[in-house]
Amino acid sequence: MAQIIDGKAIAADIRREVAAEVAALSSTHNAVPGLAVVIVGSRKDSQTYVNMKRKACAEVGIRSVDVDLPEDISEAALVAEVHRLNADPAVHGILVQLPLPKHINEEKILTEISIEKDVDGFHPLNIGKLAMKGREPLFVPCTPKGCMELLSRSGVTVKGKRAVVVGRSNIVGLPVSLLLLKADATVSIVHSRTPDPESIVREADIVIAAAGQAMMVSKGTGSSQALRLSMLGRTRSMTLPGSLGTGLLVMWILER
Ligand SMILES: Nc1nc2c(c(=O)[nH]1)N[C@@H](CN(C=O)c1ccc(C(=O)N[C@@H](CCC(=O)O)C(=O)O)cc1)CN2
Repeated sequence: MAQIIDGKAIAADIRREVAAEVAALSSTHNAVPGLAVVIVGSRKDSQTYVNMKRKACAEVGIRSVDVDLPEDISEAALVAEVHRLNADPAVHGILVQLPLPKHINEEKILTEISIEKDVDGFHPLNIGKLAMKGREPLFVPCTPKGCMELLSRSGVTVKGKRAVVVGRSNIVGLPVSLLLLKADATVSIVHSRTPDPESIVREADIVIAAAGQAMMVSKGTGSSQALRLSMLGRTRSMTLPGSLGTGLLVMWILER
């Protein structure tokens, strides 16, 4: 039977480590890290994620700077807000929750965030450095980074493995592929235009499914597919999504 990676336990360990770092910063430098979490509009899912981020800040001692903006804010006013946060010395990181309303150019906003405060790692310079050999971004997108932490803290060696990523989004699929490549995996990306994705997934040692769309590989995706592989005796370990998300971000490591 497959071993389920206990993501909640690993997250609790990481939060304890971050809390200790924050406490050390505060006692040695009398400095409290500040994170601005910006939300535009009132999408229910975005509000849930933003609330989780703000709560997580409070739990580890990071000062959360809450910026809630109306759905009809103009692009120019949002840029001005980002510039204000860039200039605020008490704000060390800025997260602008995505997606933004349709009338706002997401690329423009992400480019305006100072790269030193771009904790999401979505600024084109940070993503560009992530893609380049011998360069390191200042920050890496958090869900891909989380996948890599789950692998390393579960004792999985990535070097030399065949990794298949299902999905090519800017937020998860693309950056996790780049991180796996940097960690010396041989990486394939399966997406909506890939013919016969199942044959590619079959060859994998590590599969990260982040497609945002069901039935992409074969009947059933995400957790149901992981469970099927587990029953076939090929899954060594896997993560299963919790109750909050779409159930489409799943990772599994296969037996050869
Ligand atoms: N500024 C940002 N905006 C958005 C990001 C982001 O990283 N930065 N990512 C998503 C929304 N999001 C966090 O904000 C997010 C959504 C879903 C998940 C995820 O892992 N979901 C799992 C279930 C996890 C669980 O319920 O425990 C799943 O769907 O299977 C992570 C992050 C868009 N906007």
